Amino acid sequence: MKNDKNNQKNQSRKNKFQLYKPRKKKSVEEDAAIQYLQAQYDKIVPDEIKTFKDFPLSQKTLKGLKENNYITPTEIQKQAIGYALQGKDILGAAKTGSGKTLAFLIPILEKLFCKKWTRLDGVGALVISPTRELAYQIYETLRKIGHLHDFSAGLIIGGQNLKFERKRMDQINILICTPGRLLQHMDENPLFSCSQLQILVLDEADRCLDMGFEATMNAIIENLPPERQTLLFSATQTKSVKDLARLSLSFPTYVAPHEQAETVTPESLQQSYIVCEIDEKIGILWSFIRNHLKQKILVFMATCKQVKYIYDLFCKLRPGVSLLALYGTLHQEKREKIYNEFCRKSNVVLFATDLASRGLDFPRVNWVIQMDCPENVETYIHRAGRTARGVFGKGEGLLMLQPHEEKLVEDLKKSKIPINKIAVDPSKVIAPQRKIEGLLSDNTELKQSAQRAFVSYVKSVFLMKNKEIFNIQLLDTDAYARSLGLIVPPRIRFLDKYNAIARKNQSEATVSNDVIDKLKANPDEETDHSVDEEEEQAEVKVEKKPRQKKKDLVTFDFHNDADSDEDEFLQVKRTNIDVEEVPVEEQSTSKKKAKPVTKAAVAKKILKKKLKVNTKVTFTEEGDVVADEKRDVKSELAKQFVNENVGGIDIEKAKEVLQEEDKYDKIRFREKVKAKHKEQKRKLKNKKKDEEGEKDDFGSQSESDGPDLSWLPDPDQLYGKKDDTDAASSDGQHDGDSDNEQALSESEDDEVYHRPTKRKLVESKGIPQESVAPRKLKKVQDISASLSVQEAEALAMQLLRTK
Ligand SMILES: Nc1ncnc2c1ncn2[C@@H]1O[C@H](COP(=O)(O)OP(=O)(O)OP(=O)(O)O)[C@@H](O)[C@H]1O
Repeated sequence: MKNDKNNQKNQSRKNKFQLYKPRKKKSVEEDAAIQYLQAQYDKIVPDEIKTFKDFPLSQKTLKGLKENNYITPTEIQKQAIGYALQGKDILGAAKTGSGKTLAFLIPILEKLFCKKWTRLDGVGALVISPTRELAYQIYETLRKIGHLHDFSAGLIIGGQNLKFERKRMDQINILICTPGRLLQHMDENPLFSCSQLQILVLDEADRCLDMGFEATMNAIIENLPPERQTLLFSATQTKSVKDLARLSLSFPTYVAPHEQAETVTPESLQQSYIVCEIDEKIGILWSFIRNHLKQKILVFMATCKQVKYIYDLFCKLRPGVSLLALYGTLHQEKREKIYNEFCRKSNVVLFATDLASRGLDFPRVNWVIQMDCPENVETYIHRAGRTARGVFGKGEGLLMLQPHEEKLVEDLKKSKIPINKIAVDPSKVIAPQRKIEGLLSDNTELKQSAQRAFVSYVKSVFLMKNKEIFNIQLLDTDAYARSLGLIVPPRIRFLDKYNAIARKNQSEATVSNDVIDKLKANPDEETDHSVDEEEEQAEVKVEKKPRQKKKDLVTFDFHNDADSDEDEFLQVKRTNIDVEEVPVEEQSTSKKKAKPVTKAAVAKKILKKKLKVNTKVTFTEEGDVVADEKRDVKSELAKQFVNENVGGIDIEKAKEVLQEEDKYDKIRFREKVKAKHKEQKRKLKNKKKDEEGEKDDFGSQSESDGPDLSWLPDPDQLYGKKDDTDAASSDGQHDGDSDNEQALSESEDDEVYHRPTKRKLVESKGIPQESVAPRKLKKVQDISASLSVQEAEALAMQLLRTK
């Protein structure tokens, strides 16, 4: 035994030693590898890179890439990875779908690997994305290529469990996040610190740095150490010196492999546009979907409410293909589900807001349709770039423009976007207008949704900066409402107010631009195409500039529109827009100065009339007043109480009066029940008499008396004799025997209600022939014998119906 123990001890020592020794060896090997790799960084020549192996990358990264079939780097990867490994700040710009994600994920992995980063070192890399879906996608790519490394990665986005995230924040090495949620953790979570940060990445950098995120991003940057590497990537890159200065980038390396290319969009993307009236759009979209049932289509619209309505409407119209809708006001879980579903399916249509326009890598999208005009060229590029992605991707884009929006095409062409005008064959357009109107007339919810969609679209047009293209005066709102199925166009209150002010100032355009400028300049009131930042801005307490005094402002009370609830997307909920105040007197122009009607004045007026309020008088057809027993008071005490009429309520007295009145109520109720009973008895007696007189006449009964069941067998013979309780609970069609009557009268007095019990058939599946009264059978036979075939048939039908 002792020997055994010694052996075990030795073995365990040996094991420990063996475990420890290779580790040391491994560590030494790793150091050597790191040194070797780092020495190669300066020797990287992008043009000589053919495969990822040509980069000085760690084995773990190379293996991760190979496992996912990433063999040959794309242009942006060839150029950006080298500079990033050298530790330079980068401004990366490349076409949509050209592989920018790997261009920053590979340097992140390598940098932390070379620094021998461990869990205990905290956050080493931060990737900020403007939307949750994009953050999730980046996180998934990181997991795929980086799973052989020992770093921990975390996805921190709004709509998730904050507590759960909070506990784990201090252990995360690579953090993928949206700006709002990140700032929330920075502000509220003492465990979270970015003081060790090595590398900061902004994906869709121009979006992250634009006005929508300005305050949040500034606050985040303040919390980051200045001595870090910063990488900015986008298909439409910012070169604004102001933006770069905010990020403390002084001399970043600009990497733009496609700058000299003939087009800014992928070559394999075929782009066309059509010009149509606003009320033709739904019909064209519907017909397009019906003609492309075997394709994967992504449809962009301007607002969440439009997406929601068109989705609900098309679902009801059943186009014959799966439909999905993705927009910011959806619950996070649902958003994830829809995102994954659209990735997975191949014959499907997704209606989306610009939430889905940037960065999302949906596989094999055949068509991108821009149903509403994009805000600018950049938005067009990102939307269209959801198709024709990756090395072999192909796809088509279709833009729908109204005649006055066609000016955008000039801008697109100037920006090197090859787009051709095509015409729609009117014979192929089937607008389901009648069906839509029918659906809306039946479904109030859908109608309200249509109204909301209408108002939200008009608002979005109103808030667009480029007034040459987005001119609210050129928008045929009535036609648009009709196309949505709304016979009566909803009222657009904010527009009425705006028009009133514009008319007053007689310089509509100036006011319009002024209003919009101020809306956009205010971080709270930006109009944007992704809801994520809005939700997150709301979650985060960002210090804001003091607002202008309320006195100086005219309110555009968008959110109080009766026909629209808040439009998250547009962020026009806030009411104070800096517009010159219009004096109240001026607004009420020619109207006579009316005395204000106060509530007190109305009350006085009523009192003067000495109306007896809360009284109900019923009249007969002849115009005589019908006495209302229930309302007329009976007791002396109550009469006295009513006559006193002292004003105010004496609760104690009222209680006494009620108790007194209650006695009369009970008497009245008893009388009523008795009367009802008398009536029932009378009916039963009449019925009995009728039966005796007209026993053989099958069709002679009035409907109110119920069917004649006298020819049926005697239930007592058939089921055996019932006990008293059964008799008491049998229904009124049973012969009015005394037991029954007695039971009924008992129930009246006790005010107990009995429910008739169901009879069971005593082991019988049908009515035995012999139990049918022979006299009745004979009668039936006699009658049928004397009838013709048709008459017999009619009689049989009548019998069945009565039965
Ligand atoms: N080296 C590569 N080899 C093969 N496929 C690649 C390579 N790099 C990236 N891809 C694939 O190309 C597609 C587009 O990549 P990614 O999403 O990174 O593009 P992007 O440039 O970020 O696009 P966007 O500007 O729209 O955000 C992805 O499906 C990705 O897997």
